[in-house]
Amino acid sequence: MIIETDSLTRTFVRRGKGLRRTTMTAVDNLTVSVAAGEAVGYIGANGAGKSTTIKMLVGILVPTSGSVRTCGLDPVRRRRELARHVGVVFGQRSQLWWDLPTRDSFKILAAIHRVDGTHRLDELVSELELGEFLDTPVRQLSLGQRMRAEVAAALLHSPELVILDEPTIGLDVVSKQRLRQFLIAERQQHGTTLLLTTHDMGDVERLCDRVLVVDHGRLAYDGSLAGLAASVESHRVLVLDLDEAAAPLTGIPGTTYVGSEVSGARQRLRFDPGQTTIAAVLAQVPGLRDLSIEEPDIEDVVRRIYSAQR
Ligand SMILES: Nc1ncnc2c1ncn2[C@@H]1O[C@H](COP(=O)(O)OP(=O)(O)OP(=O)(O)O)[C@@H](O)[C@H]1O
Repeated sequence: MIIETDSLTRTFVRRGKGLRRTTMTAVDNLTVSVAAGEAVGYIGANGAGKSTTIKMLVGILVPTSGSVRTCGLDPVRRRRELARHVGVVFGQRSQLWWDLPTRDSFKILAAIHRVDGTHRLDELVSELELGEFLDTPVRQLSLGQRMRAEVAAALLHSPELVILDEPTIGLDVVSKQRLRQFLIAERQQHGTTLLLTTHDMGDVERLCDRVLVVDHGRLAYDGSLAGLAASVESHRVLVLDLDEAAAPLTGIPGTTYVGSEVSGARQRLRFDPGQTTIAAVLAQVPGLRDLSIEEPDIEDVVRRIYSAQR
């Protein structure tokens, strides 16, 4: 196993007013295994515990209880050794030297990892199309260019596990696609294990064959994306635009009234495809002008999955 945790738990003590302290559990009894070569999406709402988990996986944070092994090593005790097996990309933070030409950061990182990165760097430069800005200082790169450089920096030492925290955040569609294509190819060619956190369902769809959902530090879902998608699909929301304002459309079988805007001229109904069909719902809606289907966002999905399990 590349990642193996058993009842992994991390709490933080927060100081309130005066001497009052509260303990909050950021990661709560997480037991999970990831095998070599898997690509796993680790998703959850803001504050669900994703970063805390990652920090424990790489040895930056010490667990409060439970155990964790990454690439067969205890991450806290063997952090340096582990760094040779793991590459980490934090979308929001850089591991590159801001004022140096991009090329120099790669040289420094190759020296730190004690690898002769020349051949690998050539490969990464070509696959990630870094050639045109290798001599540009990092601070002058566009976000998309910088992210590609970050990924190259994390992969320079050919790690067996790559952890990416929000790798596509803020990227335009084309940059996102490029990065995803690169990661897919990297995994195919080298059998690299991927663990990524993201708020972008597209990342999970394209890159991952397994999804872990965390909510309030607890594992709420572990399974295929198809399973996750099925639970999303059962909770679609119909947005109905009516010719004129109308009373709330409550009581249509198989639907739940969610809310309305424009004095009732636009209404939202959650509908369960297992219980009814769109046609049957629409037959009961007078004066329909337009219709769209809203897919719930990932945080919504996470919340639902979690509440369904309790
Ligand atoms: N050093 C810390 N001290 C106190 N509380 C912390 C600390 N680090 C994280 N937390 C708390 O632990 C919880 C989990 O945070 P974490 O950063 O792991 O969430 P996350 O899922 O990565 O969120 P996001 O998607 O916003 O990055 C949050 O409530 C956060 O406020």
